[in-house]
Amino acid sequence: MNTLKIHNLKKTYSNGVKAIDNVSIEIQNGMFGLLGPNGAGKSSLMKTIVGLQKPDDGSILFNDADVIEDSEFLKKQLGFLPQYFGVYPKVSAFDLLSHLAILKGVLNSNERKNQVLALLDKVNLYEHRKKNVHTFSGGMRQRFGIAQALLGNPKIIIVDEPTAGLDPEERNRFNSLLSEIGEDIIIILSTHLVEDVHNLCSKMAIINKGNILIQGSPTDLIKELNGKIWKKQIHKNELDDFNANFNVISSQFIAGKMNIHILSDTPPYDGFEPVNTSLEDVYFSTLLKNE
Ligand SMILES: Nc1ncnc2c1ncn2[C@@H]1O[C@H](COP(=O)(O)OP(=O)(O)OP(=O)(O)O)[C@@H](O)[C@H]1O
Repeated sequence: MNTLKIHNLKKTYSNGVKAIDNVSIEIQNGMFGLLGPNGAGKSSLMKTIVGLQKPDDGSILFNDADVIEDSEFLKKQLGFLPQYFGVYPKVSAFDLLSHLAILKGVLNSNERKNQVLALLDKVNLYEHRKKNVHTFSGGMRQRFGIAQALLGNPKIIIVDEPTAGLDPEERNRFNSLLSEIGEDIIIILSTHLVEDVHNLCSKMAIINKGNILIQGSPTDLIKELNGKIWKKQIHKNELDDFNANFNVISSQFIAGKMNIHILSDTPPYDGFEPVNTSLEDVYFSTLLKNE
């Protein structure tokens, strides 16, 4: 079992933004979703874990080794798919992956070739192995990104907003690839897509303004909120009134009608119906409670 323990982690940028504000989480094998809106601090946390930037305070232990002191230790066991993978050079998928494999320490040429071909096959790019990566579609690039993150058999993989910009089919393909990678390593998925966390992750945390607001299994977090979410169809002109009188956690147009969800421990008056709580309700009510 691999364990990543983050304790009282803090990072303030030189412009005064507290991007990580006393974060503590413990993550074990399986897929962990780090969910938060834009600017919540997800990338800052990911970059700090992978050693691209130093925190101001706090500790990060991977399998009990201090990775802030010894960032090389984690790098050998870690695969990272950043939000922006950077420039895609005019070289073939096979050549680029082989080059990255050398950087990752896969020095034996036979072993490297076998690993590179197996990974290209795993991410469904084998038939495109001779094509230049700069000609790849967004989905193919992300799958190539996963292949490079898997080089050297890492024990922990971090993927930062991996499905941003992918169409639904490519997103599904990418997500099923992630879920196939297996339960015997840690995969941290940083995203603002509640649905991806719901479909893929056994554990999760919600982050905003650099703080972890809630953590647990999606099923448990949904259970805790059962019986507290209510829905009503309203006219769009009534939204301000409802916002003033209720804890409206979300409002959405469905077939031309405005549907609102509110948070209330007791049944509200005025024609509200109980809702089967979803992870989206957990997400929005957590953000609202911590505004
Ligand atoms: N290098 C930096 N210097 C100064 N401020 C930064 C820097 N990087 C991020 N920030 C700020 O820190 C906060 C957290 O940003 P971060 O990119 O970690 O959030 P995020 O949750 O990954 O957001 P997104 O989903 O938009 O990428 C934001 O207010 C952002 O503007």
